[in-house]
Amino acid sequence: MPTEFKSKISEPIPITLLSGFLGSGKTTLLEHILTSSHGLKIAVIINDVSQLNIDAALVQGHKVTKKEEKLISLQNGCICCTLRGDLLEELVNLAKAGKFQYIIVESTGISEPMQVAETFTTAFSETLLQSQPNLLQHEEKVLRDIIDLGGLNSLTKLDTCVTVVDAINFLSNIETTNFLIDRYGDHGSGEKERTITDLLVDQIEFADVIIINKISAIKKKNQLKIENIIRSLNPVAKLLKTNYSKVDVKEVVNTKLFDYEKATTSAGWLQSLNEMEIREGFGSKNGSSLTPKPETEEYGINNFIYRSRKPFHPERLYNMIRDKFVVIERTGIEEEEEEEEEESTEDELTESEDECDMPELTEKQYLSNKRNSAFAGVLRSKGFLWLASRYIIRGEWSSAGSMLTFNGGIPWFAVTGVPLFVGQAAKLIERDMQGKHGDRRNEIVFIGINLDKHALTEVLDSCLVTDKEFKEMEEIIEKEKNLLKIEKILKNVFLDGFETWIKFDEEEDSLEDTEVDTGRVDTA
Ligand SMILES: Nc1nc2c(ncn2[C@@H]2O[C@H](COP(=O)(O)OP(=O)(O)OP(=O)(O)O)[C@@H](O)[C@H]2O)c(=O)[nH]1
Repeated sequence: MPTEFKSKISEPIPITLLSGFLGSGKTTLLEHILTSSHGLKIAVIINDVSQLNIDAALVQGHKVTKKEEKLISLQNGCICCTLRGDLLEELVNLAKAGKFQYIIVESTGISEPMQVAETFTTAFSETLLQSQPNLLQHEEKVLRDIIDLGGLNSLTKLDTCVTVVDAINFLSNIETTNFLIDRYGDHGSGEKERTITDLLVDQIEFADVIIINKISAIKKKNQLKIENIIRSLNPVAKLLKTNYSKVDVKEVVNTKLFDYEKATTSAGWLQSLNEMEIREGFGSKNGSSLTPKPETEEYGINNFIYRSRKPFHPERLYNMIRDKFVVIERTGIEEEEEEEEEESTEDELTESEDECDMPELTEKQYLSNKRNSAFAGVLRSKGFLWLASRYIIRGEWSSAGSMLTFNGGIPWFAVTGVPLFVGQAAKLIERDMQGKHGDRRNEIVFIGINLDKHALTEVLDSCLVTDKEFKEMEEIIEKEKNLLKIEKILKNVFLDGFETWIKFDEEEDSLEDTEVDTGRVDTA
């Protein structure tokens, strides 16, 4: 055993692997686990499919990271293919550090849990080592050490594989083809293109615990249908039903449910090692490397980041999205809980809080409008947005299928300054700071199939403020130095039907002399 590891490692560190399709509720579950009293020193690895580390930023923003926790972000790829080696390296580093009792890995919504699990085998390290011409010295050393130890399994071990299922979008995603026949039927047609259905099925089949999330947003009849499909695919996994991924943490952490022996006898185990091809990945600092076919190619999924340094006009933005998505606005925890208790009985998706005069649409109409718009093919989108009427708090945009959630997040860093707790991330925040409006910007990643980037850019650009409006806005900002005053004036200038994100002080007059002081701003 390499002496470097010997002294530090007694027991392998258990790991919970969070999987589940795009937007199903993995980050919500992670936040729930981290904010529950678990009594463990947890390290978290968050994997985002795009260049933007939205999930890591959300976890960091929503929850004050405690000192004993560590958050590692792996971006722009997937830990089951292109970032497999990077995951392995991070896990070895965490084991070597000897500071953590538990690790939670949140994979991307398009990752295949079986391929992540294969990273723990000696065969995987051997394959990387043998077939990798461009490894750096430290990468090679890591792999040799792991092989000597008998695989990553002796440093860290999978404890629980959790798959989160999005109850709202599951049926439409899984029934895009007659999946059971397609998958198990005898067509004799040989190799088939893998579909989203295949991916969902893989995620369900490989799970020890399956969480059917967003349960109160669907009808009882559909709940039963989803349960039956899941049961037929994986009769042994523990099945839980939740809203906002609220589970008893004991159900997903330290359960010891993952059965390594069983996994190694599953159909397809280690198959990906034989299908590896030269691509960019671990060891790619000097060129290309060996990885299995990424889902982006396998399922035709691509992503695109919309960016702008001009704010959205709130009314224009709302009018554009309102007939394509069921818009949910989350403004506070009390409201969220009330929402959860309400059970859906209507034909419409019931979580819409659209209180405008426009008639509510049926789910079919929303889907059809979305399909016939620039948003066709968008499976998931998430990011930050800047509304012209709001200068203090950043908006969070998050869509999964037909649902689009909007809420106020933390204040822009231009307001608070770069906080100390973000450590290395401070550099990234500094990079986002530009010109007089600092980090205020729109930055939304769209993930989907055959996305029309030009159409999306065009439609989103058309919702931005015009040059004239932007000038007017900047004049207000320059004239009024007080942030709260600026916010109030902007709210009157730009018609804004979104929920309030800031509770202003009752005594409005007292604002007159207030210096910029974010301590007086309560986010709703
Ligand atoms: N209506 C409703 N929305 C939910 C529920 N749980 C999560 N959401 C919302 O669904 C969206 C996606 O949730 P996330 O936790 O970010 O999903 P994810 O699986 O981490 O997403 P990716 O990492 O992009 O795959 C967010 O807008 C959540 O607020 C729920 O129970 N009901």
